[in-house]
Amino acid sequence: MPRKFFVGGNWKRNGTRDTISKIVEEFNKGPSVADADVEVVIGVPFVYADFTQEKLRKDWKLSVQNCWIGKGGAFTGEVSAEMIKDAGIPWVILGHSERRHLPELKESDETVAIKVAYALANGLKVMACIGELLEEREKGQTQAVNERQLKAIAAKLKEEDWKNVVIAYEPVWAIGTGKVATPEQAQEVHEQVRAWVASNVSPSVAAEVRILYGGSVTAKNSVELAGKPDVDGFLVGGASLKPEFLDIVAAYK
Ligand SMILES: O=C(COP(=O)(O)O)NO
Repeated sequence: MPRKFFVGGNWKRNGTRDTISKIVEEFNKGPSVADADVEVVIGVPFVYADFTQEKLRKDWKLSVQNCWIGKGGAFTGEVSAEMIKDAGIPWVILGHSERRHLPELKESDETVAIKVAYALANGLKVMACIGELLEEREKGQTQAVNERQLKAIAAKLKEEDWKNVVIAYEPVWAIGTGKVATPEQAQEVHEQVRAWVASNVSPSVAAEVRILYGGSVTAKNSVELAGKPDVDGFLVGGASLKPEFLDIVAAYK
């Protein structure tokens, strides 16, 4: 069965009530995706989740960009998966490279894996991010890094969990740099990721799991990327805050 195209937006630490109102007004003008072969999910900052959810078109879904581990309790400032679920937000982005590599955050493979399992166990769907640093690519370690990150996640999941997981391959060297991976580079890695899932999870999960590309995706480069057989969509940063995001949503056509 063909995989439904998936376009995620990651607003990161951006937006104000005013700018969100304006961009959501633009997004709401786009064609309906209710009966289309594409799924659209917007990752927003926690503090603007309700605000955005109230205004955003109902055929697009909402995500947050992190969750903490463990139910409730004395974790000042943290947000649990139960709270996210209770707030009616179906998705969460986990393992983003900015949370793995920023010195203030430094989330380990194990922490990311625990969060993914915990979010799924609490009824959330997960965009699980993987991806290599430039120096890792230059040393020919891309596949090893991605498989190491995937292995940590897979070790905590049951096969049926994967129906609620989307894998986002985001080469760190392409994030926010304008240096988008070529369609061939993206296809090569996506093929490796799908092959790893087939061998280490199951062939059926490998056939069904969406593998997104993220890293300087724009309306201009999205169509050729979308044309690659193992590119099932995108996780878009900067361009998800602009009207051109509507063109990226349509790139699968
Ligand atoms: O981090 C990204 C990609 O960001 P850009 O599209 O701005 O490169 N997605 O999660």
